[in-house]
Amino acid sequence: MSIEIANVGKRFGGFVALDNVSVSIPAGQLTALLGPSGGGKSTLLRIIAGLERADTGRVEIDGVDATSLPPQKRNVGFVFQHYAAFKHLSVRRNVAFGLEIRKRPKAEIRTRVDELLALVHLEQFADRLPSQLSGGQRQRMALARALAVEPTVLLLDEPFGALDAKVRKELRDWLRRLHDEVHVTTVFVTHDQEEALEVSDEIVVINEGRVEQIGPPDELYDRPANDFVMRFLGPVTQLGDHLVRPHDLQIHTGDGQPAAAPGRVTRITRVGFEIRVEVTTATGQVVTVTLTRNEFLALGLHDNALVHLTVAPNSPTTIATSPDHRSSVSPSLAASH
Ligand SMILES: Nc1ncnc2c1ncn2[C@@H]1O[C@H](COP(=O)(O)OP(=O)(O)OP(=O)(O)O)[C@@H](O)[C@H]1O
Repeated sequence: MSIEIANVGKRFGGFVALDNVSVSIPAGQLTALLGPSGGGKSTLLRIIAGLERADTGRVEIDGVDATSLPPQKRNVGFVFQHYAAFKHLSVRRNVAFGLEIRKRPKAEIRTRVDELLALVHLEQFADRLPSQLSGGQRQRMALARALAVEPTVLLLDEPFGALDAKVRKELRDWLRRLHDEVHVTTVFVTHDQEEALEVSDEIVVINEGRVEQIGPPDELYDRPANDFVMRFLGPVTQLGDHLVRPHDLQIHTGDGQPAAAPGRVTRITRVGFEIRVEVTTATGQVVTVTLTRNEFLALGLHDNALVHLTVAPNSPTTIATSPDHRSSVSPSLAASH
């Protein structure tokens, strides 16, 4: 079921949390709301869920104006970061809960819950209590519970946020596979650009209450609309007045590079599988280039070597406006917190 968000605005006192936001979410897709903390992602998700009312604008779910509908009339399922399970009920009963309060026949409930437990790979844990599950298993139970009532829309607010990196990664692969099987229109909030790039069909980048760009992961990565998106989706360095990704820079050791920027190698650092080379250009700019180990060895680089830098053909670049305080923390660092 598609979701249309048109010109939605939301204030908390004098603070503008959402500023005239419009987004079309096509049916059956997995869409990420991505952006830094405090940008308005959760507020937008809560407005879609009906847990928060927009001050202005309109929300349509499956062509129906849902702007003033209460959450229970929207047929949405949601899962939050710290999922509250019924502690005294078994996994099976937790998943069955929504069906039981809808007074569905017992046999139907049993079949449906069995299907769902199989879908989230929790069959063997059906009779355990939530406290006897791992964090990742609990989140899968939460997803099964949200899916039980066959929502037309599934909303996930940092569903894997509280889990460790390895489990997060497993769950995000699993969410992608689950979505490919079930095809329910899904919107999930994340501040982790890798999670968004890896899992989603489409990404909505939200910052300071505004949409910066909407598009499939490749498009955002290869054609960032602006500085902010460029910085937020991956590491960047500046050469002249352009922002560019450190792995899209080429280092030349010979002469005869007319369009290249000359400089000297001022630092070489090995970081796992890549080599980070810092080049200080003739204008005093410090530029970071990342190379694979083989590229590095082929160039025979050493401290103080005279080199020239070029941007690899067809690489995304944006014009750097003033240094961006909003994204001064590298997203990969921010994401690991
Ligand atoms: N009920 C509220 N009352 C006052 N301010 C609020 C309320 N809910 C959210 N805000 C503010 O609105 C802004 C957007 O919050 P929101 O939770 O949507 O951001 P977010 O992008 O989801 O961030 P995070 O990733 O940290 O959850 C924040 O500055 C937040 O403090």
